[in-house]
Amino acid sequence: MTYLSTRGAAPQLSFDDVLLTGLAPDGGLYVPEVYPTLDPSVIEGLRGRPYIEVAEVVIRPFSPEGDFHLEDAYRSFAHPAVTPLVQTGAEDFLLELFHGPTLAFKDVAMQWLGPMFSSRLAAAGRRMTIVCATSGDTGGAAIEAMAGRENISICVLHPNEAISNVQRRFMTTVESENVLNLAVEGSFDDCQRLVKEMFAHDAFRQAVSLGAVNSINWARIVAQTVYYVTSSLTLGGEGRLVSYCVPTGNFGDIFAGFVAKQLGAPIGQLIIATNENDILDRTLRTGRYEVTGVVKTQSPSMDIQVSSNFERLIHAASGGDAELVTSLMGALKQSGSFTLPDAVRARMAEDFLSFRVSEEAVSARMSKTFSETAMLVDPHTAVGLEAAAQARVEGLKGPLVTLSTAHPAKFPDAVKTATGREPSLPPGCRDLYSREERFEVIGADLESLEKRISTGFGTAE
Ligand SMILES: Cc1ncc(COP(=O)(O)O)c(C=O)c1O
Ligand SMILES: N[C@@H](CCOP(=O)(O)O)C(=O)O
Repeated sequence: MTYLSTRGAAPQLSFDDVLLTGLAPDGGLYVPEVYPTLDPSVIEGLRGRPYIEVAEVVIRPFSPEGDFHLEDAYRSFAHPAVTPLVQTGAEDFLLELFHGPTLAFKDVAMQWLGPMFSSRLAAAGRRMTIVCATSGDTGGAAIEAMAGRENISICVLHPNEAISNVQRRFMTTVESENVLNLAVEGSFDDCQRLVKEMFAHDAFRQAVSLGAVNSINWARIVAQTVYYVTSSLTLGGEGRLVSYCVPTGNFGDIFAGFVAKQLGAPIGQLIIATNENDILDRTLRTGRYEVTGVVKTQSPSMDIQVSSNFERLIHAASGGDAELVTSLMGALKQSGSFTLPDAVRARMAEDFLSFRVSEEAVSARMSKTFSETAMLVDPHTAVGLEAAAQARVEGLKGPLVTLSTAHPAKFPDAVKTATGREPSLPPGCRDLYSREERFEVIGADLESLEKRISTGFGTAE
């Protein structure tokens, strides 16, 4: 299995090299040369198997060599099923992805990436500086997975004052010599742009041996593919396809669903659920991708305009047209917009639906879910549940799984305002508010950032 860049001008790599390279040097994202499929009898044989066994079989076609350290990865999860399904209606389900140590779906991939990075770096005799952009959840999960690892340093950029206190504390209260937290004066899009600019700066990239754990790293997508396979086999099979409604920002999670569908899992429609930062909904409906400026919402992890993994979908939906991807991404950089060719948009419409959810509807959905089921859901999950309800109104039939991407206690203010109930943190992180925080505030410019990273890590006051 080899991987190529969506922009076609980077060397082809193996899985282990893609893991350690992150973003391709031509600015593109690595994708498999051919999306793998599993034999239907192999898929069928996975039904009801433990999560780790399914993960081993699902990941293997993407990475034919080496140990995946899956036992290490998933022992930190509080639920034996790792990602349990909960029934909420006759054919409606929630897939709970928040049972990892930092209470969001990012742990599912990141707990695996920790041991994978350590083992592959040790084998290569290398060390690495990971720089990660976060709108709130990736950062905490990455720090939890990488803190204290010998051959890794990790710097996380979050938008200053634009994430919840619990999200920030999961990052800034970890005391470790290899961790640096920087609060950037800007939006998540600024943080992500800085990471991409750093990858494009050859001298710096090489000097610090730069690595990525955002979903620009293909390994993130592969790990997230597993829960689509386990859940679609629990609820579906031949002639019974399972649809998914996915709260979406950077398009990594829903793209993993697309990859699981290519593998042969019984998956129907993939529903993109956006908050008021609705660039993906507009694009799916009109073909025009246009950055309009980010607005702050109660689902801050999805306050994103430049949705990195959409590039992977354009590449796949255009039959691997790297020239088209390069020209659209060039237009995005120049003018903040591009228009999809009709054939590419039509191909996307075969797999994807999309809905935009207003702030009022998010609050109303949290409240309705609580009064009807006594469940507290976080605002990102509420975006998904509301979009799922809209899809039902428009006639979607069959089993429908909404991804529950974060624990409600990560967003206590929004949940309490909507429901009158304050969600409590699970045991194990109840001391989060009494731990000391460490982070520095920095401007959104590459020069200052590279200078700060070069100065060294450890605990910043
Ligand atoms: C809680 C939560 N839900 C949904 C999303 C959106 O996922 P993605 O960026 O993979 O589209 C994020 C951020 O990634 C998140 O942290
Ligand atoms: N919502 C994310 C944004 C980064 O997404 P990623 O999947 O590319 O890491 C976050 O919580 O940080």
